[in-house]
Amino acid sequence: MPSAHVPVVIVGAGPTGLTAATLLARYGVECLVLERWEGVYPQPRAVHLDGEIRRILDRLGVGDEFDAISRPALGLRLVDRKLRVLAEFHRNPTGGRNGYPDANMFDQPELEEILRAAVKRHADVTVRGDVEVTAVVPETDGVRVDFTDRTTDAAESVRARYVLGCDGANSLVRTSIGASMQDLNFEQRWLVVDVATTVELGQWEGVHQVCDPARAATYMRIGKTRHRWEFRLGPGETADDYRDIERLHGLIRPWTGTVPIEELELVRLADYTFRAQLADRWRAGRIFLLGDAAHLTPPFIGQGMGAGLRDAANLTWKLAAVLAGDLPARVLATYEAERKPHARTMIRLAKATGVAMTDGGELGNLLRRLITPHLHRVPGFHALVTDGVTPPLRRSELVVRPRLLGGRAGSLVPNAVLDEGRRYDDVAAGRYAIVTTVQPGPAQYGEIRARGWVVVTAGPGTELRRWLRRGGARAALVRPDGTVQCAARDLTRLYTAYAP
Ligand SMILES: O=C(O)/C=C/c1cccc(O)c1
Repeated sequence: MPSAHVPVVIVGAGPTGLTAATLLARYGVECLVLERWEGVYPQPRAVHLDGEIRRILDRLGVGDEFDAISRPALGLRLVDRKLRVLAEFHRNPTGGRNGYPDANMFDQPELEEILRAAVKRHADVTVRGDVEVTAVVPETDGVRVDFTDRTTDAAESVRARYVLGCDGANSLVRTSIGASMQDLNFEQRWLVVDVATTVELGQWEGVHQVCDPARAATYMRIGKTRHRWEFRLGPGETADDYRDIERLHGLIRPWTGTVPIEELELVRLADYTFRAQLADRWRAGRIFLLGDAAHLTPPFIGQGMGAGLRDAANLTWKLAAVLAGDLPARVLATYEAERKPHARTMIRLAKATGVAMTDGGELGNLLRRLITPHLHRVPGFHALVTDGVTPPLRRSELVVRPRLLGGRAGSLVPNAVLDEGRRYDDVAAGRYAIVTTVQPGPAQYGEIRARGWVVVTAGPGTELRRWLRRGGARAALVRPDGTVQCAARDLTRLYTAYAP
């Protein structure tokens, strides 16, 4: 029997796979998502996403639904074992440069329900749960994906032009392309606990990171009645040692204080091994790796899940453009070139935070008291931890940066409020945009429109004009994913820098 054909097969229906499917559908690309489980994975996992990722949720059409289940956080505090503050990094809880709170707390199963409902609204996406992908085989003009229906045991195949491996840390797709994870030397066992209570704990509403080699810990409120704790496990300890609220109570009491134990409900408990890993290659021909299949980030800066959504946002518009014949297939090489260094930087920052929390014994505690108040001076840490901004993407065919001065290329355009009261993302709506302080002439306008691009005028006194000026530019070409492709002193030079 001949197998079915579909432009894109996505293996895995976690947040990364569902994001990729919804974004592709928005570009009119049909796809099939294959997932081992029927429903949402119920264990405690990600709890935070930043303002950049919140913008991606808007593009999926789930921004308002997310706001209804999430809670802005005030920032990140490093505290000592007695919960005395060593350093504090503030986040804008109302609207930063992305137009949304810089730090958003949530419960991952709730977010996944929203993402699943959103993908079902697109006729171009089919999600098949309860199937096991058994092989991903490159062919001359596409890829064959073999899978088994776990209910009937029937073997099936589908042919795709491209395959996205969003199948998590133990990715079969990764193995199929002969890629392997590089270990970035971080491995710790932690207990992860969600507790519900209707009693107000009265804690500072941000992320509390307890820097204590004897018992490093994290606490944060993630919902109206929901709280997350994470504790580093000692040698020989397991999650089972804390399997009920009575056994757990000693660990969480520094935050719950006098709240009676009967008012605390243990919702979920698991032990996880936090790792730092990066796949050595993210692509083989028409097969790509995204999310945990490509990178594992320790959770200490809350950037693990978001990295997968960044992958999906980076790759999908390129794939859609290549499938439509608007861009040459060679631009697909920019996915790994741009995303891999970014993921590596975020993993390093997360590792550094983890090490600051857990290393060095008593001497470490002394150094922490001296050094942590100055952490914001470290490059990279400064941008992320003090401004909630992740690093710009490296140079690629689709990020044209001047060699000496960085300029704006590779960074995300602010989601500024424009003249009409709408924000940048609503106006650009997933298309290329020219952001310019000077109106293009009629001929240029015609050319821009013919390409299907939008013109966003950065008038006097506007946020976008200030942003351009601070980057030494008067015009920028912004990609459909919001990344600046190139910026220049005027529109003509912008066209020269842009090489389609
Ligand atoms: O830096 C932030 O805004 C958030 C950090 C964070 C979030 C969630 C879990 C963590 O361990 C850290």
